[in-house]
Amino acid sequence: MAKTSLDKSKIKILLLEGVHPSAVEHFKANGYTNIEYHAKSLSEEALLEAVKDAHFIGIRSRTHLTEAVFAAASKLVAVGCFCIGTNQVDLQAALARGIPVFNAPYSNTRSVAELVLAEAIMLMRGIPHKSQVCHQGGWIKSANGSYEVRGKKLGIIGYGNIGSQLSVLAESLGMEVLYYDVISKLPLGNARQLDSLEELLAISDVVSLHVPETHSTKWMMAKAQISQMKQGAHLINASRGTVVVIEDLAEALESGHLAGAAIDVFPVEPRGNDDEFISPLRGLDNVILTPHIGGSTMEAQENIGKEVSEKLIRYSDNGTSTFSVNFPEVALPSHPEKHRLLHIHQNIPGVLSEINRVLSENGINISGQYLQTNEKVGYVVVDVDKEYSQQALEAMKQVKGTIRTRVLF
Ligand SMILES: NC(=O)C1=CN([C@@H]2O[C@H](COP(=O)(O)OP(=O)(O)OC[C@H]3O[C@@H](n4cnc5c(N)ncnc54)[C@H](O)[C@@H]3O)[C@@H](O)[C@H]2O)C=CC1
Ligand SMILES: O=C(O)CCC(=O)C(=O)O
Repeated sequence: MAKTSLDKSKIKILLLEGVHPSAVEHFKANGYTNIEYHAKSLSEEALLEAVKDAHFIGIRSRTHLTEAVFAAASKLVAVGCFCIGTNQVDLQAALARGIPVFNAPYSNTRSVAELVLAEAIMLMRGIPHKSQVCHQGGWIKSANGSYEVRGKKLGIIGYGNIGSQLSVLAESLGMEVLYYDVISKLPLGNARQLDSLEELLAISDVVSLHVPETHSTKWMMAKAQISQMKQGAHLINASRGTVVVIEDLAEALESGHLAGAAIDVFPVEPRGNDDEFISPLRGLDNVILTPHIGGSTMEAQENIGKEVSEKLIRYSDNGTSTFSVNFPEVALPSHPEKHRLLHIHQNIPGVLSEINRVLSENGINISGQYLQTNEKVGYVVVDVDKEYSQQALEAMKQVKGTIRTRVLF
């Protein structure tokens, strides 16, 4: 089993929001036994306390890792987002402290695409309302306002991993797929990229959002955009709650401008399953409301648990940082019979030559060296003969611009 700088039993892994047990199993199988597991997210105060002695933190979409949280987490080595979105993490605050953030960019994409397609069908058939009426003892056996999705236009905003899978699934049902993206994307099947959001909104029968939360997507569907949608169209949002102005959507649904909506994500979401869900969409019978479960299937969660824990373990055991979303990516071989020195520094000129100078002056024999930088941070990994590692580490710590160092025995 690979060795780390600390005895593995002393490395604290803090897992929040009920990440799948596959992650816990994977950590344990790799010697990490000090695991603090929480089934839901913590209050701000409890989070600040719990991160104090954590070396690794695993979260989902609910926990916000802010500057204040990073400032309190003085031992933190890396963060794992057991989901796709990383908007809940202050990535720059993490980077400034030399902390890589990892996520699972693919594992739940199919689950979201399947749910959205099912919702498109349910909405086009007016099922939310009909189902509620049945539950109350009523009976609306009528074709009025019910349509097949075949031949209808699906407008996808954000043609990434989820949007493009949805595109393929929807075409298999005979839908005509149009999409809008800020970058040119290869269309799959017969889908067509449109040049403007306005055009997509004006002609789509169903509009589905699959963008990340960024400055450009924040409140991108507000009153003006919703009113550009076709009379009687449907809106689906399983991306982020800040993409749609929920009050404006509620108004369009109440007025009958939109025939229906399916919403999985909300500007404010309950912290856990025991907290009340509050939204202006509650009680609207043409709306499918789901509790941010687009990616919550057994298949997706199990795979995410394995994928993200594996990335954290690899970084802890071996220093490999590939697929980090904020950190220079270095893929490293194993280091048998060597000690591995990890040096994270500000990306300023001369750091590498300074590292090499101090190592050479300390009589250290370098057997392998790896470097990667991004705009702000550099990551140098040096494999050295065992007996010199402590001396080498001390020398490297003195180099100007050093953010943090670690040694893997
Ligand atoms: N409801 C749920 O449980 C889940 C929600 N998500 C959300 O879905 C989002 C999308 O996921 P993926 O498809 O995997 O991401 P992705 O990164 O593969 O695709 C996002 C696409 O949006 C495009 N985009 C960015 N800004 C845009 C803008 N202003 N206008 C139009 N297009 C824009 C990008 O160019 C990219 O093609 C995630 O960022 C996450 O927030 C992801 C998984 C589960
Ligand atoms: O499963 C979750 O908690 C969040 C899913 C999600 O929104 C994501 O993967 O970005």
